Amino acid sequence: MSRLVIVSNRVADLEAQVQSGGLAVALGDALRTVGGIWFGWDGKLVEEGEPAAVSTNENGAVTTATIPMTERDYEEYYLGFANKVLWPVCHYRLDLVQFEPAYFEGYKRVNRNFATALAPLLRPTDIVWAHDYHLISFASELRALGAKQRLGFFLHIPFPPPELLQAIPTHEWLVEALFQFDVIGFQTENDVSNFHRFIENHANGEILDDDRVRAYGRTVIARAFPIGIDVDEFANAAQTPEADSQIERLNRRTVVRSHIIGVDRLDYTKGLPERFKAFRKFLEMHPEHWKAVTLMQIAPPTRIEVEAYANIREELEGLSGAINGEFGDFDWTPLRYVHRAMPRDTLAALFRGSEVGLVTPLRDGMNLVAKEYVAAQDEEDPGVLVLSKFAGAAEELEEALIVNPYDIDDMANAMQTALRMPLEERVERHSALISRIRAHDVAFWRKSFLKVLAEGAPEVVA
Ligand SMILES: O=P(O)(O)OC[C@H]1O[C@H](O[C@H]2O[C@H](CO)[C@@H](O)[C@H](O)[C@H]2O)[C@H](O)[C@@H](O)[C@@H]1O
Ligand SMILES: O=c1ccn([C@@H]2O[C@H](COP(=O)(O)OP(=O)(O)O)[C@@H](O)[C@H]2O)c(=O)[nH]1
Repeated sequence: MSRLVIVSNRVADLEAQVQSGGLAVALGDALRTVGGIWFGWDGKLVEEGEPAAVSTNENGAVTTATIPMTERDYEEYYLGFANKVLWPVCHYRLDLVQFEPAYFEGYKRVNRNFATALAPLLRPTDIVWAHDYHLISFASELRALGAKQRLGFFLHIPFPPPELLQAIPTHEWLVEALFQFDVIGFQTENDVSNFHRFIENHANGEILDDDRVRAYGRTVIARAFPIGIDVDEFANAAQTPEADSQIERLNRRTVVRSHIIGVDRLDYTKGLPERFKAFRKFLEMHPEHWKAVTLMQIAPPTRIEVEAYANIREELEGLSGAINGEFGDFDWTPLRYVHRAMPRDTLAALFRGSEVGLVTPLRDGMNLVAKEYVAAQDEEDPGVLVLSKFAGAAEELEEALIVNPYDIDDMANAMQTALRMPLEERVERHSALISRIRAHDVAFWRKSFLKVLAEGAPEVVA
């Protein structure tokens, strides 16, 4: 029987309640079910020259195998190439790219270190599934060490249009390296189409039938596998006695009747300043909601060493202060802004207690919060999801109120429409959304990907 080996930059603490990244949440949910190895960075930094020994830890059916990285690796590979080059380019923000040749060298080095550390742990029948933009060249490094296993890759963030990808000086090398995987998964059809355009127009490649793509002397499978959530786990977390008491606390000692909620890492891709401006516009347009509506924004810190992230924090704090100063009163804080991570069961309760969920990124691979908000609702009296057309989730969740996050008036109007939506329409939209989220949950995602990856391997894992 093939064993599943997952590789990602970050390996989640499987026991922790607080996870503020969709990749860790989804892989935790996926692996707990089938078991296997989860290999990656342990989150620690060591001195240059110290041996990077692999530490293992058993957690039920999952063995985590982790290595540290050096300060230099962290600077060049993680903060540098991954988060100052690939992340902004893939999220259509060429204005924020800071390319340095050393970043690229660091990226190649860490991918090689990961492959070198993992190779001795691999069995010939293993199926290896690498995740996200940190590990584009991982398969080519593993192949260079002689690996013959089936190797899969899933990109959690958008694949940009070729016109943007070409801004990375080493983009050709990266795409060629990607072809050392056997299966390449994307979140949406839009990502697949961007990838196809690059292959046809810039890599001299061919798009074949059955999701196959040929370039650089290899034929690989490339298709969309939209990621999902563990619906029951999240829905149940929203209905415990603890959740009820949290919802009661949310409503206690306040004149507020309706809650709007947003939950996002404090990332410039999440469209938070635009969201705050839209809330201000909504208050200006609808004085009848003063003292009756609150926006709660939970925005845990992320990648704080990167300048663009420090700037966005400053901008948001200025905006939330200005909105509360202008509209707030001794008995009403219109905008509650929390700059730290919350446990997922608290989020589930807050989602259930909020009439509107705002998910309005300027660009996002998928956005699991959108699916979690829907899963947490009371199906007999559900809240309304306001969703950006630029979140990957919008390809599936078309019954949400779809907005353009660059259009402040459009978002302000959607807040009003959501708060005024009759029960019948809310139930209708929610029921369509929850059936789709249920059908395409995290288990479906894992099984569909592994089924394709395992073709040709000894036995299917999923
Ligand atoms: O590891 P960090 O640098 O702290 O960042 C957290 C994670 O952010 C990104 O998440 C993405 O994956 C989600 C699940 O597929 C998806 O819904 C979301 O749209 C993506 O942005 C990143 O891709 C992960 O690698 C990071 O661990
Ligand atoms: O304070 C927080 C904020 C977020 N999350 C979780 O982190 C994930 C965020 O994933 P998403 O795909 O929405 O965005 P990403 O952060 O991966 O870009 C979701 O499962 C959230 O429930 C959390 O546990 N606590």
